[in-house]
Amino acid sequence: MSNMQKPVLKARGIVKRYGRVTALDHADFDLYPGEILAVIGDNGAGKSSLIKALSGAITIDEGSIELDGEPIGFTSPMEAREAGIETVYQNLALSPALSIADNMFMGRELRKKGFMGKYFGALDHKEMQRLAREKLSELGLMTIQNINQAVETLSGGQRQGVAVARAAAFGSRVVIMDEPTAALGVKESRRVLDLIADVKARGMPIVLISHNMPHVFEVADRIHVHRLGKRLCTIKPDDYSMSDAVAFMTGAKEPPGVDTEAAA
Ligand SMILES: Nc1ncnc2c1ncn2[C@@H]1O[C@H](COP(=O)(O)OP(=O)(O)OP(=O)(O)O)[C@@H](O)[C@H]1O
Repeated sequence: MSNMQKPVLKARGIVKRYGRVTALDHADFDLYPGEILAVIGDNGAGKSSLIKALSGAITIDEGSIELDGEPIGFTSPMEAREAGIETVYQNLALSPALSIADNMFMGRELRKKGFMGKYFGALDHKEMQRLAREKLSELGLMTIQNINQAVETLSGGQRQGVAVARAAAFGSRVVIMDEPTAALGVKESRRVLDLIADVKARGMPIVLISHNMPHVFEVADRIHVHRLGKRLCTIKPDDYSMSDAVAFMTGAKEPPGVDTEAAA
C-alpha cells in the first residue's frame, strides 16, 4: 500500500563521516504520508546521525534528501523547522526555568500586533498562552493546570508532553521523535504513546527512534532496521516478532529478502 504513495521524506545514499568513523554509510530512508515509522538499530548503528541529517542538525557528505519530492539541503535545525520538520530530541531542549507557554514558543515568539510589536519587539504573551493552552488541550494534555508554570515543576512525562505538543503544533509536515519514552516510567510512557497516536490521527507522519521493542511494535506501521550505518530492511510489525526484529538489527539473523524500496 505504502509503495503506491510518494514518500513525504526520502533519503538516498546519504553518507556522514566523523573523521575516520562513518556514521552513515550510503543510507536510504522513506517516510510515507500518515504513517508512524519506527527506526531501530543497535548502539552506534547511526540512528541519531540519520535523524540529525533529516532534521538539519548535521550536513551530509554525500547523498540526497527530499521533502515532498523537493531536494533539501538544510544547514540548521531552524531551516528544517521552517520547512515543517519538527524534532523532539532525547534531551528535550526545553528550558526548565521558563513557563510551558514560553517553551512552546521558544525561538518563534509571537510579537504584539502594531507599533509596540513591530518597533519594540513586544511579545504577545496573552496570545501565546491562549495558543499553548489550545494546543495542549487538543492533545489531551490539560492535566497541566497552569500554562505559566515553569517546566522544571513538571514530571518527566509532562515535560515530554510539552515537547511533543510543541512539535505537533508547529510541525506541518513531519514530526521526528528521538527516544521519547526512554526516561519515563510506565504511566508516563503510556501518555506519550497515546500522544503519538493522537498526532498520527491528525494526519501527521511520525518518525520514532526507540530501543523499546514493545513500544515500537505497539505504535509503528513500519519499522526501519538500521545496521552499520545504513538501512538494512523495513518490516511490518504484523509480519515479524520482536525477537526477529532484534535479531535483524544485531546481525544474528538475515533480514527478509531484498529491500523493496531501495530502487524506488
Ligand atoms: N560528533 C561525533 N563525533 C565523532 N563520532 C561520532 C559523532 N556522532 C556520532 N559518532 C559516531 O558515529 C557512529 C554512529 O553514531 P550514532 O549516534 O548515529 O548512532 P546511534 O545508532 O544513534 O547510537 P545510540 O543508539 O547508541 O544512540 C558511532 O560510531 C558514533 O561513535
